[in-house]
Order: sequence, then structure tokens, then C-alpha cells
Amino acid sequence: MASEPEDEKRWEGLLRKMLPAGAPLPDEEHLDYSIAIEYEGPPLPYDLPEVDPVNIDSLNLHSSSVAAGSVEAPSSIPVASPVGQKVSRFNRARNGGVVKETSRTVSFPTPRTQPELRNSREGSEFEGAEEGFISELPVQDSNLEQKPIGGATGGKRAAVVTFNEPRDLENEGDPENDNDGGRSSSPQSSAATEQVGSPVAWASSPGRRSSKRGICSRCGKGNRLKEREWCLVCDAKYCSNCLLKAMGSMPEGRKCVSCIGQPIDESKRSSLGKCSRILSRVCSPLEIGQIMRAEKECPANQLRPEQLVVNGRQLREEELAEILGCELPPQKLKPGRYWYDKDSGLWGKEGEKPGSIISSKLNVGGKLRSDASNGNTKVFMNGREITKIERRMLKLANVQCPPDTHFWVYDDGSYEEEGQNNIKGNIWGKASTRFICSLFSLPVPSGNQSGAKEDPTTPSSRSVPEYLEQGRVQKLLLFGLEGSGTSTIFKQAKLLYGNKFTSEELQNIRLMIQSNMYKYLSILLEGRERFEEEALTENRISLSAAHDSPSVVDESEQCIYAINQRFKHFSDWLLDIMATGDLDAFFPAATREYAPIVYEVWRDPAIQETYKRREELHCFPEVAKHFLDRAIEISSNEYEPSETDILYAEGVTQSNGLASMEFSFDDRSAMSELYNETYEYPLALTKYQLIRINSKGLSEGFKWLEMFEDMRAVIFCVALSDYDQMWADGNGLLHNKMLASRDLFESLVRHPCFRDTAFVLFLNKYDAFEGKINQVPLSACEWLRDFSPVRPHGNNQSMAQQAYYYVAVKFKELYSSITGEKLFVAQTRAWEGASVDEAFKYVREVLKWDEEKNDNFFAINGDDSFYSTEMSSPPVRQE
Ligand SMILES: Nc1nc2c(ncn2[C@@H]2O[C@H](COP(=O)(O)OP(=O)(O)OP(=O)(O)O)[C@@H](O)[C@H]2O)c(=O)[nH]1
Ligand SMILES: [Mg+2]
Repeated sequence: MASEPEDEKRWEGLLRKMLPAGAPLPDEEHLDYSIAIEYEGPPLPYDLPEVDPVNIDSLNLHSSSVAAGSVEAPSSIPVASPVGQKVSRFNRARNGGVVKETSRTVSFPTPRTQPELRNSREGSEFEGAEEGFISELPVQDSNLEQKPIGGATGGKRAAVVTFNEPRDLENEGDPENDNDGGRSSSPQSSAATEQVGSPVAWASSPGRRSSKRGICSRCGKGNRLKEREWCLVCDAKYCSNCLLKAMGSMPEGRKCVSCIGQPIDESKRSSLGKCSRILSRVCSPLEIGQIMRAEKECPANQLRPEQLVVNGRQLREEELAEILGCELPPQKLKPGRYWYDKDSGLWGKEGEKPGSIISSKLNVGGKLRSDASNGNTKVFMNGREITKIERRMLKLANVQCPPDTHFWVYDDGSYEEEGQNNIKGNIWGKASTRFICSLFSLPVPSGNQSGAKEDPTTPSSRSVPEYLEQGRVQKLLLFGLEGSGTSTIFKQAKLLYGNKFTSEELQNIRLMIQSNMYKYLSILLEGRERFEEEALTENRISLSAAHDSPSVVDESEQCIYAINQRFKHFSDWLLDIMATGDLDAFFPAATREYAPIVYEVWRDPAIQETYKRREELHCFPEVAKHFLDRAIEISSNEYEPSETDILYAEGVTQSNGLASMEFSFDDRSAMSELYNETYEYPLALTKYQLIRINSKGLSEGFKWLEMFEDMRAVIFCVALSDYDQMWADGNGLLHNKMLASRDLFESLVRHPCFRDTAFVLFLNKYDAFEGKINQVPLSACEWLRDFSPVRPHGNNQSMAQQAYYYVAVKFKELYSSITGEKLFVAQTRAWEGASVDEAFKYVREVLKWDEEKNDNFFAINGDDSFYSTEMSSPPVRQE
């Protein structure tokens, strides 16, 4: 850890660099807070106001009007200064386009000057130097940032989750106000409210971080892309150069020297003890270890009992100690109002479904109330009326729960009806129930607590404990119209990110492959019948035209689509089975028995002729050949699907199409790679849970979607090559498949569950699209009929690219017309691992940017026309 003398040395060195050679070092008291500005821009169409060198406040400065290309004379220059500070240099050069701060000498920021400093940051935030870089990353809507955070404009969620009333409503909605808004919601004011003893006062306030962006509170230098370290108490933040000077030896973790001893800003509690990248650059791992420990353990940063209300009663000192000291305490406890069921150990935020299961039998807070979680199901668990989602989970777990049922649930999950003294079972006993709980963010007891034996081969039981730590897993819902490629993408992600297929899953996939083989063959046989009939009819017509009499030739002999009697019997048998939907009844027994004939039929010239016309066959997938060529091998008992087979097998699971996996990847973003940031200190990896649902499962009016309300993002998958395909809806009506995809997408975007959820569009099957676009015009889909490609060299690639962008833009326009937000688009070829990997990394970037947008850390000011910018910028990902 840097000692104080070392700090001093560093500081001295800094000052010496700033001062003219040989100048004496001023003592701290006499340091000026001075600003030097250089304007490097083209001649301005107005004159910069004369500056009173003594009092920069005479300028009445605002931001935003001076930027490259701005022609409107601003009433002011984008610089404001601390009240009453001297200007040492104010330099106006006129040969560039931006106002740029060149140097500052600063004194220690005192608590009084920090909020004032924030004003001065506004000016230099649009430096514009990184435009090229920005275009490589998901660019945010420039209009977005002007929206009030969480305002009524349909804006997305603020990144900081609150479950109490915000402290300062006035400032919260208005980022502009936030120049001093930080002050009104500053720790000082929270400390004052705290005296009143209301935990509400400690709620996180989404507005508080608003407009501070990337300007260092100490040196005033700004760069919207560089990271800053925030003080845990106040709104000040520091660049890597100023961090150590401003925060000293950090005896209570990351706090300005002047904030030491003060309670932390509760919205930052979740970052306690988590090292940031910037800190890992300026301190050694040993120092970081000490700082992080101090941050987590020092008394000033601890929760206080009065900040927690449990079952309607504020906690006492010893109760807080009991909760924090128990075997299974609530994770990431924040100030607020909670309910606690001491019999089952269920714990949740007041008015909400249970969030976790903690140790039972703790004597804390008041008595559990029936309306604790605001349920309205008339089903009661230990006296609490449960929520709808809990009731659904119980139903799926086969627990009978008609209205007016009163359960008694114990901490091991066993339950009985009240007054019956007869244990009926264990709610969380089955792996499937725990799986459902994990999908719907309902807690399950941890392994040793539930006593339930976990089957280590099921994905659910392996991953469930991870979900207990709420907030660590980002849920991604993967969805799309039938055949769009969601299961291929899911499996690809599973292979990519180290999730092994369990033996049960492999067995499922094997059966799927074997049964699909018969499906493919039946499509061919049906097509063959049709082609044969057509050929014969044509033949008859031409013969009768030629001879003016009915033909006497044996027609079937001549037709290329004719098959022999044995195959004909087999064909009739198979098509009958397929028609009755009874295929599964024959498996797996029939698999081996019929394998030789399947292979023979497939090799038959009539079937090969039919295969040549596969484009005319409804729902005949490209992968069919891959499997039919190996019919005998696939049908054998020893067959184990290879990775390619797994990918090509259509589907993930045989049953309901619901599949889930957890993964994480290196958290370094493209940004950090570009900045050559090194990770000397291990950073926590973000975990993702990818949930894939089958669109067929949604036939009941999207009822299921309600279960997925807490998704971090929806990944909507569209097969690009579907633009000329037809698709039959539930009523058998045929629609263009791209249109059907669009409509499905629209219903999802409009669905209330996803109002605050980011969307990423995967435009899949680019390979098939590339192959098709020159044969079939994009206008085969009426929605895309306005596509008018430029044909510079008539080359396929550029045509496919143009068409791809066009489709992307159509979806983006649709999305933005509904939400006012930007849709992010990635191109995928699900069969290629690298392509899927890139797409998921893109999702990771989008989520980071989405978070930052909500935090309003970075203000991105960009031109946002769909055609000019988007065609070259990554909201549509380029390959
Ligand atoms: N050419 C090509 N085919 C693909 C691609 N992605 C998936 N497919 C194939 O398209 C077909 C449908 O893909 P699936 O992953 O099963 O699609 P899905 O969304 O799961 O569809 P359902 O299972 O019907 O709900 C399969 O035969 C895949 O092998 C791709 O990028 N290019
Ligand atoms: Mg599938």
C-alpha cells in the first residue's frame, strides 16, 4: 500500500511537471484551482467572450453548444468553473474544432468544491477524438441520453435497482439538474435523513450518477471512454492519475480523504470489495487485497440495524448481528424492507416474491404478515399469501394448491396442509422443480439444507446454487420462429463455453436424430409421390396431344420418380405412420430393424431425383443428407453423436423445447483490449444463463412469457434465408416466414414483460442467405420489396451484405418505432462456432453499454441516421 510519504512524493512529482522549471512548489493552501483551455478549431462564427481573468464565474457558462461544426453562437463557452477561482490561462486558438482542456493545476478537492467541480466537467466531454473507435462499438441513440432517466418516455430501466422510494425525486428525473443534484442527494443529506431512522432514506437513487460522466473530479480532465474510480460516499470520481492523491491510503476503501468516516452511498454497496480495473492498475495486488478487505470490513461501511425493516419492524442491533452471523445470511443485503418466513427460511423484499432462502428460525423483525409478498392467489404458505409465480411453480411441481389452501412448509422443503400432520412431499425434491425455480428466479434451498439428493448429471442441479446469489447471473432469453436456428445457437454456445452435454442429453439427441431421419425420408417419399404424379400427368397430356388418343404405354416404367414395389410398401407404411403422428411409438425398436431399407430407399435413383428438387419440399432441412447418408451407422446401438451431429440434430430437447445453460466468458471487453488494459487483479466473471424456448410452446397467447420477466436481454433469432419461405400458423394458414418472424418479434417487443429488456437481433443463416439472394430476389417478401441494391461489380458478396443491412434496418426501424430505442443486430451462421462466439461477445458488449447508458456515464453524441451511420457501424454487426 502506498504510504503517505510516497503519496506526497508522487504528488510533488506531478506538480513539478505542471509548473515551469525551477518554480518553487506552492504550499497546499495557496494552490490555485486554475483552468487552462485551448480552443483548437476552425474559425468560430462568433467571438469568444472576453474573460474576466479574475472571476471566471462572470462567464455564466454552459456546456454543449461549442462542438465541432456547431454554427449557432452559444451564449457561453462549454466550461464552467468552481465559484470564485482564478483563471491562470485562457487560451483561444482557432484552428481546430473542439474545445479542449490542456492543463489544470488543482488543489485538494474539498467536500464543498466537489459539486462545483462537476459543472466544470461539462465543457470538455465531447472531445470527439475517439469517433473512429466509437463507431466500432454499439452506439447509443443520441436522443436517448436526453431522456429523463426512468422518465415517462418509455425509457428503459435505470441501472440502479431501487425497491424503496427514491430519495430525491426532483433531481432524479432530470439529468440536467444533476449538476448539483448530486449534492442534494449527497451522503451528507442521507446522513441527515438517516437520523430519522427511515430505511427508505437509504434507497439507491438512480439519478445520482447521472451527468458526471467521464470527468475527473480532481484534475478535471475528461474522456468519456476512460474509466474513473468513484468515491463510495460522494459523487466525486477520479482518473488513474489522481486516484491515489484523492483517496490516500484508503483505510476504509475507496473514499475521498475528506469522506473517510462517513457512511457509504447505499447505491454503491454492491461494489464494496470488488476491485475495479482502474484500481488494479494503480495498486499492487497486495495493496488491493488490503483495500478491499478494509472496504468490506471497516465499521463505517457496515449496514446499521435501523436501515433494515423485517416483517414491518425495524431491526435491533442484536437482530442484525443474528442475520449477518447465521449460516446462510441474505446475500448482498441492502437497506430496505423485507419479509422473512422463519419456518421455511424464505426471504424476500416487501411486496415481492421470495428472493432467497436463508437460515430458518432466526428471531428477527416482526411477525410474518399474510400480505408480505403482496400475493393474491388465496394460497397461503406459513401464513403468507403466495404470489402467482410461486403458485405456478407449485403446480408444475405437482403440488395441489386450489384456492384457500394453507400450507405449512419447513426449512427442508417438506410440506403439509395446515392442521393435517401429514407430510405430503418435498417441494424442491425434484430436479425438474429446481430447474423451473431457476428459470423463474425463485429460490431453492442450497444442497445441504434441502436434504434433497442432487442428480449431478442434470444441468439444473449443477447450476442451481449459482442462482442463489441474485444478480450475479444475467439471463438471456433466446427465441425465434420455428426453424430460425435457436436450438443450433444454443447447442453451439454449449459447445463453445464448456458446458458438457450430459449422457441424458446425448441420449435425447441420439433419439432425435434417429427419429428425424425417418421424418426426412418421409418428406422425400411424399415429394416423390407428388413429382411422380405430376410427371405422369404431364406425360399423359403430351402423349394425348401427340397421338390424339389415350396412352397405352406403361407409364410407371418410364418415370424417373418411380420406385419398386418393396419400397412402395415401405413408403406407404411410413407415410401412414407419419400421418397418424405415431412415429415415436416405433422407436427405438424400429430404428435398427429398418435402417437397411432406409439407406436403400435413400440411395434409390427416384429419391435422389426427388432430392434434387428439395427446394420444392416443405420443411426439408439441409442437414437431412448429413444423416441419411449415414443411416446405418446412426441406427446402430453404438452410435454416439459427434459434435457436428449434435449441432445438426434439429432441437435441443425432445419435449417442450425449454432448455437452459449457464456460461461465462472472459469479461474483458473490446474496449479494454483496445486500451491494452491488463488485469493484475482477478475480476469476477459475469455469468450468463441462456434460456431457449421453442416458439411452439408459446401458442397459448404468450402466457409463458410472463415467467421470463426478469430477463436481462432477449436474443431474437431470425433466419435470413426465410424471406421466400412459407410457414403455417396454428390454424394451418400459410404466411411468408420472414413476415411471421417480424410479427413474432413485434409481439415480443410489445410484451409488457420485456418493456425494460434489451433486445439483440441475431440474423442467422447468413450462409444460406448468401447462396440464395442472387437466385430469389429479396422482394419475394412483401415487407422487403423496396430493397434496391446498388450493383457496383455485380458481385454476390456485396449483394448479400446489402440485403442483410436492409433487413437489419427494417427490424431496427420497427423496433425504434415501438420503443424509441436502438436495436442491436448481429449476423450469425449458427453452424460456425466462431460466428456464434462473436455474436455472444457482441451481446456482452451491448449489455455493458446498456448498463453504462443507464448509468449515464458516457455521453455519446452521434449522428444517427439509419442509412449513413448504421450501414457502417456495429449496431448492425459486420462480418
Ligand atoms: N444453413 C444454415 N442452416 C442453419 C443455420 N442455423 C441453423 N440451421 C439449420 O436450420 C434448421 C433449424 O434450426 P434449429 O436450430 O433447429 O431451429 P429452431 O429455432 O430450434 O427451430 P425449432 O426447433 O423448429 O423451434 C436446422 O436444420 C439447422 O441445422 C445456419 O446458420 N445456416
Ligand atoms: Mg430446432
